[in-house]
Amino acid sequence: MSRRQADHDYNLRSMSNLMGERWKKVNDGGERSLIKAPSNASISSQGASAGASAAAGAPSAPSSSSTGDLERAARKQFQQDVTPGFVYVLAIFSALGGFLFGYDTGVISGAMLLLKRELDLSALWQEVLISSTVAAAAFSAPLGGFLNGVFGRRVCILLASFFFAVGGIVLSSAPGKEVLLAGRLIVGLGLGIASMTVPVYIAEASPPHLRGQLVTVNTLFITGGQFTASLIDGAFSYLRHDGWRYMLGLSVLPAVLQFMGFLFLPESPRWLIQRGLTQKARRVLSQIRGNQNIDEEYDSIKNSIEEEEKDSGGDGPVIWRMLTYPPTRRALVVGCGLQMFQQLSGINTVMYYSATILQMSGVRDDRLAIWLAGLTTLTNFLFTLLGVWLVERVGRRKLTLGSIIGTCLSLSLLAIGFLVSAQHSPPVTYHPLDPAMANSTCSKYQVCEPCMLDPGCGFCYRENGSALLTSSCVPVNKASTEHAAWGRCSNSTLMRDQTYWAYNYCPTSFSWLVLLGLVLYLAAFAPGMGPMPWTINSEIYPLWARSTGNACAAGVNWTFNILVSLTFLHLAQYITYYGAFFLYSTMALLGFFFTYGCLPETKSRRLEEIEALFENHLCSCGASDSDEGRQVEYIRVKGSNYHLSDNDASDVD
Ligand SMILES: O[C@H]1[C@H](O)[C@@H](O)[C@H](O)[C@@H](O)[C@H]1O
Repeated sequence: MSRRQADHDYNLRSMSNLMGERWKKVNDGGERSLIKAPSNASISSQGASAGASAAAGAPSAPSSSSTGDLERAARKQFQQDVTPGFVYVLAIFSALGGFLFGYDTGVISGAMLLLKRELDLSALWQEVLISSTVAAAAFSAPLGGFLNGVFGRRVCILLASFFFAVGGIVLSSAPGKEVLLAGRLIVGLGLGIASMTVPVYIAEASPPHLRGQLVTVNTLFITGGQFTASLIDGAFSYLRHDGWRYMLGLSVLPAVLQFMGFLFLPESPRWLIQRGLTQKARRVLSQIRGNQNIDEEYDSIKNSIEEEEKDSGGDGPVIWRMLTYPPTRRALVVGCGLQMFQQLSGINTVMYYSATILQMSGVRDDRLAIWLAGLTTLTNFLFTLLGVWLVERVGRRKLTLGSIIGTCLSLSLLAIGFLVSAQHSPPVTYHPLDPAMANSTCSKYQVCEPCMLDPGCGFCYRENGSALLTSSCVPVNKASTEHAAWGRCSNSTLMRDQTYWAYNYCPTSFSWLVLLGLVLYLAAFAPGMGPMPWTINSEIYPLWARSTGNACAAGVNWTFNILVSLTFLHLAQYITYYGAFFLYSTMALLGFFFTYGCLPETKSRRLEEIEALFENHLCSCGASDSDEGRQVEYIRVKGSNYHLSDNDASDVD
């Protein structure tokens, strides 16, 4: 396969500026020689040695000690050349889509605390308003694949930011719950499109050595959006009246900023070449590659598109062609599998229910719980930053594997925390008579745990210092889960000092174990399992299948997101909290085996070469990943691609 061949080819065109001489290496079927080259010649080779150069009688090559310096200088020079600031501008404006993803999914939990009081929302309406956005995203992400193919990445990002802005305006001015629902659906449409387009756009515009980092910045923006949302939630929770309008409406600002930016930012050069808009593509490539020669990159994209068209063969819808062509079918399984395991390892139960988990650790004040939930989102954000730093250093595969094993262990710790808490669940000491004489199941519970897990009941208790005095299990108020239906926990004035209503937690002295598990979970998940599924999906499909592949994978992500977050409370009801977290931990373990067997390393490879990694049987990727020990690194030399193999340092001679 010609792309494979290209893996081992390189040229040294502009090394001459650093070496004072132009050298070229020739691979003559195993025998290597180093000869003085005409000024702009470029010939490929697999490696050369100083001995070989001497044997060839070439003018004296730089000594091996200076080789290291040259290599370092060359690397520095290449990276300076290769990274014009424009790529960063482009990545940051695109990643505003990630910010809005995080903000809009995160802000609703705090807004809901105010909304449910002001609009008197039933539990069903609360659930509908929260999940409608994710459901709309699950629908629009696959649709985004089609739109991307037809209209390009830029138009899709413009469309997504338009939806975000309009949705934000509708939400902040909503007169009632029906309009709120419409606003949440509009925002969801933007979310789905942005979540699949932005990583693709950034990946297609980035130089290979920065691609992982720049695409991961998008997830950094997602977690940054979630963190900002928790700060805004905390700040506006003091504004009891209309505070939610500001919370939901503030997203208009980044949306408008992104829209304005993308009026001026260019289309992806790869998409332009695919559509035959070659002159425009050349212009964009020159713009984003700064002072480099773009000829080789342009030719390589063009050739691979032609080759891909031959390879993928056949007509029919792209998804059909992807499924019938083994390398793309395997890539699709890997991409969707990673997104599925990301969600199955429970990130969004932790993100959406962190306030509840914190309440379990003894934080009883709503507002304090909102602020502390900000710590969870901050941890997620900070550790995603670690992922941005690690992705080009350790590679995607190792990062994902390390992260998922940590996720699995910390989920087990969380589960153990819940288990120990459940085993030491405080007893129900007092069984008051229902004033209406209604037959409530709540009165039959003898300890807090099953009472708390029953959605119809809550635990009402008095505390003196850390000692529990009287406690009872009573029905919840149907209109608001914040109070009991009757008795001393039925309204705030009756709840004298030291009397608490625990609807979804039990007082426990083992909360530190849960908190430790929570922090370790985020520290393990955020650098790898959070960003890598998005990053890897943006790189593993050939151009003709890229938008469809990403659309499917993003659709899988949103579908499992809604599945896991909506079922969490029901799951806890049937198999308890610790059962739920043991289940997520088992999912993470399965995810580990899947990743170990099926995910090849894509680090530093050009997008056009990655398809070749999926030519082997599925789930032999790990074993056949020949680059594991070889560490190939691409350095672009004024538009040419140059491989530095760490095991063959003399390549630079
Ligand atoms: O990668 C992101 C990120 O980790 C978020 O924190 C999470 O809420 C999303 O669902 C996930 O897709």
